[in-house]
Amino acid sequence: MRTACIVGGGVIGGGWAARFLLSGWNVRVFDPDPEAERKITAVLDRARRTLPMLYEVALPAEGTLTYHETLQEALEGAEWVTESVPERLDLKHRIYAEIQGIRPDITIGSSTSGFTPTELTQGAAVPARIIVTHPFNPVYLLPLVEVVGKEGGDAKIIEEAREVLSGIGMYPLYIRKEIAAHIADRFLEAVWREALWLINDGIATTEEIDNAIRYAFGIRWAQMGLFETYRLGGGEDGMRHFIAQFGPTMSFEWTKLMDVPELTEELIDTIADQSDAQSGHMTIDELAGKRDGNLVALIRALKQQGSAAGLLVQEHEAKLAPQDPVIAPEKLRTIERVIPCDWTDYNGHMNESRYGQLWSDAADTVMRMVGADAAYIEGGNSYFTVETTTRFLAEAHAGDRVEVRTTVIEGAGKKLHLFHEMLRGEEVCATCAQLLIHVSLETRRACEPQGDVATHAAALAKAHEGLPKPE
Ligand SMILES: NC(=O)C1=CN([C@@H]2O[C@H](COP(=O)(O)OP(=O)(O)OC[C@H]3O[C@@H](n4cnc5c(N)ncnc54)[C@H](O)[C@@H]3O)[C@@H](O)[C@H]2O)C=CC1
Ligand SMILES: C[N+](C)(C)CC(=O)CC(=O)[O-]
Repeated sequence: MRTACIVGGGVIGGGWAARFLLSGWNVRVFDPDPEAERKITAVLDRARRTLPMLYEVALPAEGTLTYHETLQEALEGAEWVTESVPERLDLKHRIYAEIQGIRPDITIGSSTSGFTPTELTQGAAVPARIIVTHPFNPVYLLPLVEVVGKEGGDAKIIEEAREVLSGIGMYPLYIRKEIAAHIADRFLEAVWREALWLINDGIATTEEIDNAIRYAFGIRWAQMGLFETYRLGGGEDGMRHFIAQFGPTMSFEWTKLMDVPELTEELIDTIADQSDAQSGHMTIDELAGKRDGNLVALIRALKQQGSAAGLLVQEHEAKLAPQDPVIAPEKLRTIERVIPCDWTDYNGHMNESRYGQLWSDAADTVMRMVGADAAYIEGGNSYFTVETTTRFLAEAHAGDRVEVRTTVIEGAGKKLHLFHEMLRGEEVCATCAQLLIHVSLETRRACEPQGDVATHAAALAKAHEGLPKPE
């Protein structure tokens, strides 16, 4: 198992620890704060609940999380270091000197929001091994990580970093030329400055600004970003028309950008009081839980569309998908997954419609096993479900890890008769008897299965003959 060392376990380091751990890495933490373990546990609890919800398959088995008294101990056996100490250059320099005194061979990815690699590597023993890997909060759900090394650095080190980061489900965005605050934080900084002005000048409150973002451009940016969105803003003539129309506005007073309002006590009080009035009815933990649920639902919706962050999850999921089971005289483990929050309803449990999805996915696994896969379907044959009977035996909830075990009752000829049991641990929460009929996709009528599919389906039913039959 691979091992990451996390130096600094606050908001961001905790998120990194969770991301690595839930991707099957061992994680060794060094953070002198006596409260670090408690804080990381809180982040980890949220991550454990939500990250698996993005996937239709189970994540790898968790690695082991350990806390260490010294940096030297935390580095033992590590192949990757993530540095997430406060945004202070002197502190980061001291940490790098200590790490490189012990492990000059290891790459250190810094979470720095704004320092360039040139600044980070001043005085370093091995500058090429210190690179920026800037993530976004919450690190365990948001995939972007900006990657940049010092100009003239080692391309192999950057390539290895990209491999590590994409392996934990992230999107490493390589920045070809270093610049303060990288790419995304330059936008965030511009928006933040503008927002401070709007409050300072009494134009809008914190809540009104948040509404301006979340009811329009925020949600638009999440799926198409800036340029594709504005291309559409140009109508049928696209970007050229957009620039022709809105180019001149750049000379208008539409933004203050570099003109920064002074953060006086009065302005800080105004912002903090408005923020309390807007969100103070929720604890930080409740607000973070709400954010995470929303992010899961948004990313899952984008996944359904094969877009943006949803597409990334799809691609990562394809690499995580388990091997289909083989024909054997045991129940088949056809599904292993977590119940996502968008599968639950007003009764606070998994909605009945989602059981249909689960049984359908389980049947897809059996179809692939017998050879009725994408190529077979492309060739004009498939199975249609003609009947399902579900029994709901125990409530299932968002975050529950479940599996489906399937018995093949009948497989010879046109009929594929399955019996699925959805289990949470050893508890059977629901069962489904499902009858599928082999069809020609040309005539849309029942027909005998072709070639290996006929033999495999029959062999599977035969192998399951000895298994207990459902009532
Ligand atoms: N908070 C945010 O939204 C984001 C922050 N970042 C960057 O991540 C880094 C960390 O920021 P946060 O997690 O927000 O800060 P934080 O204040 O939440 O956590 C910093 C942690 O570092 C620990 N620490 C302090 N000195 C240390 C040392 N000598 N050795 C090991 N640990 C030490 C602290 O005890 C604390 O737990 C910064 O460089 C920041 O710019 C990046 C993306 C977003
Ligand atoms: C405010 N910030 C500069 C620390 C923000 C980031 O670096 C990224 C984020 O998650 O917003």
